Order: sequence, then C-alpha cells, then structure tokens
Amino acid sequence: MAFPDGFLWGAATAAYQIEGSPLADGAGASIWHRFCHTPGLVHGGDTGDVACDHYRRWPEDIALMRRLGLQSYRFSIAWGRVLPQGTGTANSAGLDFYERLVDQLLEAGIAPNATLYHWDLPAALDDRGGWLNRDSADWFAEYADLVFRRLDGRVKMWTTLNEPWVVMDGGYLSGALAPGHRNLFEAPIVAHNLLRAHGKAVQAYRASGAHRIGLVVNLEPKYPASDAPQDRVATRRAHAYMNRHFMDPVFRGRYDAVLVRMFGAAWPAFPASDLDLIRTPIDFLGINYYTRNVVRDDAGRFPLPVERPVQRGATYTETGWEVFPQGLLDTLNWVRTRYGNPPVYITENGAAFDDPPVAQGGAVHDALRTDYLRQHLRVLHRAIAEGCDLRGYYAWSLLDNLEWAHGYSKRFGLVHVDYRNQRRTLKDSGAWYARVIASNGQCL
Ligand SMILES: CO[C@H](O)c1c[n+]2c([nH]1)[C@H](O)[C@@H](O)[C@H](O)[C@H]2CO
Repeated sequence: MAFPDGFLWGAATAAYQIEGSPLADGAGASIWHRFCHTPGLVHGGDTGDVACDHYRRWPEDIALMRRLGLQSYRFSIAWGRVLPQGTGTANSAGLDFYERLVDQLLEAGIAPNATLYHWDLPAALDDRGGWLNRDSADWFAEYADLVFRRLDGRVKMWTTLNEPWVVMDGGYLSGALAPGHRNLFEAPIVAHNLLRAHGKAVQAYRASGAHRIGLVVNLEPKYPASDAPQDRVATRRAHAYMNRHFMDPVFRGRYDAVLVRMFGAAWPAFPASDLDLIRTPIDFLGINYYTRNVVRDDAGRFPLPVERPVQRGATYTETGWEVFPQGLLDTLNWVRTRYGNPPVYITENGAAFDDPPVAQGGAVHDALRTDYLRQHLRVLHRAIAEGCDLRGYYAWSLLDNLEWAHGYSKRFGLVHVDYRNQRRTLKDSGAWYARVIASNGQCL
C-alpha cells in the first residue's frame, strides 16, 4: 500500500525528555526541572538531569536517524536554553546548540521540524504567573521571534505548542504534570493564554518567516459506553473538553458552547478580539494520536464526569491506553469534515509496552510495538483514500525517554536506551520502521 510521493516519514522527541544537562552552558531551569526535583511527584524520583544525554550525544543520535532513514525529525527547543529568564537576554550557547543540531540534520538529509513549546516553561516565567499571566503570550512571541530569526530557512516546519490541552489539564486541573496546580478556575485562563500565545507566535512568523508553521494537538475520539442518554451527554462533554476545546477557536474562531457551560462560573469573559488573534491562519495541523476514550457518565468525577470502562478483548499499552486504530481514522475524518480538510501531519503515534530486555547480540524483540505501528499506518492509508489531506507521520518516539511523571518506567522508543551507560540499541520496531520508510509504506 504505497503512500503518496512526498509523504514525509519521521520520528519525534522533546527537549526535556531526552536532552539532559538542563542547566548547562547558561540554560535557565524549567518548570519540569523543578517538578522532577520536588519529592514525590515523579516515579522513582526520576529527573531530566541526564535523560538520554542527547545534549552531548546528539551526533550519535543523528547517526541513528540516518540508520532509520528518517526524512524528518521532530524535536523541541528548550525555551530556557535560549532565554534563561524566559525573556530578555538570549543565551548564545543555547542557540548554538540548536543551530549545530539543525545544520547536522540538514547535512544528513533530514528535515528539521521544530516545536517551540513542549511543556518546559522557564521557571523564571512561572514565578511571574506563567501561563496564568496574560503577558505570557508576549513572552512566547518574543522567544518565537528570536528563534525564527536565527533558524528559519534551515528549519522550514515550525509548530508553536505541543498539546495545549495536556498543558492545561495536566498542569492546572489534575496536577499530574508541571507546574502541578489543581484549580478549575485557572484552567480556562491558561488554555486561553496558550491559544493567544500561539496566535502571537504565528503573527510573528508571518512578519519574519518564509516557510510553514502549525499547531500540534492531541485528539482522542470519544465513544459512548451505551445508548443511555447520560452516557451520550457525557460523551459530548468529553469531546467538547478535549477535542473541540482548542480546535474550534483555532479553526472556527469561537469556543464550543458545551465547553463554556461545563466550566460555568469558572469560565471568564474573554475579549472578542482575542479570538481573532487565536484564529490567525496556520499552514498545517499536527495531530498526536494514541488511543480512544469510551465514555460512561460518572457525575462524581472532577471536573469531567466520565469513566473509562475497560473494553473486553482489547489490547492495552503500559500507559493503560486501548489500542484502537479505528479511532485514528475517525479522528482524521472528523477533522477533514469539521475543519475544512487542513493539511495534517501525525506528529506523534506510538506505544509503551513491557519490552523484553536487550538480547545477546543486541536486539529488542518488541513485536507489540511493531504491530501497534503497523495497524495505525494501515489506517492512515485508508484516511488518505477517504480524502484526508495527510502529509506525513512521526513515530513517538525515536528514543526511550523520560515519560514525564512516569519517569523512565515507560518505554516508547524505536531505539532502546540503557540509562546506566547510555547505550542505544535499535529495536525490531525501529528496523521494521526503516523498511516502511524505504518502501514508502509499500511493505505494510
Ligand atoms: C494522551 O496521549 C497524549 O496525546 C500524549 C502522549 N504523549 C504526549 N502526548 C507528549 O507529547 C509526549 O511528550 C509523551 O511522551 C507522549 C507519550 O505519552
């Protein structure tokens, strides 16, 4: 099932999850540095102090990308490396690191795809209110403009934010992610400022950039557990809260009325002009897809009354996510029909399984991951046939890495990382993915 000529095959990572050396060469601490160094918040007390040591081993990792035959590499830039205080004086050593990385990617024939924000807000800005402060949109635009002027042209694909929904829900509602708040009234303010920041960065790019910029969202299709009215209502609420929450303002210039009603008194009166900024047109949409959500009404849950009933006979990953490739097709067709079929890249798709240990002779027989990827890639081929403007795919992740509050306990990589000695081992799934890329999907 060959994919269209020019379909872009890649793999993805994020700065705090792989780089290590979070304070090296003048870098400023991020909220994730603080979160990891706060006892009890991250599995096993794990931190990003070393991670995959990518800050020092990046040439070796580019060699691995070449071995995989990657056509593109999605990575994120650590805001605090470039602007240690978040605004003001730039750190040339930080900019130099990303410039070297980009230049060597290009040398290797790998197109850089740079994410400006993958959750690692400079701690100095969190001390000034972080995403709760309306000024955060201007802070982000200043950072974005600095990086655009340094790297645009060599980087031709930019995304502003990675998964603003997770930043809001994890960082300000559940408290499971940095900065660990649990406040219903903060969440809509944070979501709105993230969207304003996105809009200002896109406008900054239009003023100085010459290539393409987009947004990365996590989308998770919602299916009612039964035909009972309360399950259908709960499903619509779950859909409003996760999927339409950011897609509607960015593509339609307004928030979903169901979402506004859900938050009730916690929903502020935002200036209408903000929505004009937020809907500044983008060149493509990045979708991170992992699983679906079967929804049963559970009125007691904060803030969203939904329960995730286990699906009999389904396969679940180590992060508890049901393997459900049909949900990817449903999601892509939903985006195609509701938002005018924008150019889409799957910017993350992958799974954590309990991989077997590295075998004698250096192999990791991670058949479950290969099967997960194969099922989802086959669905992409159908999505294209059904009219979705699907341009490319990035597997999550190039390397095993720091899985946020799970620490190093969950492995998503196409490449195994032995954290005791930083040895990289290509897993069977990575070797298989290299064959998929080489055949443009023909071998699927
Ligand atoms: C619910 O899945 C989310 O879409 C999601 C999953 N993931 C993500 N977002 C993040 O973008 C990555 O940094 C994670 O490492 C990765 C794996 O957990």
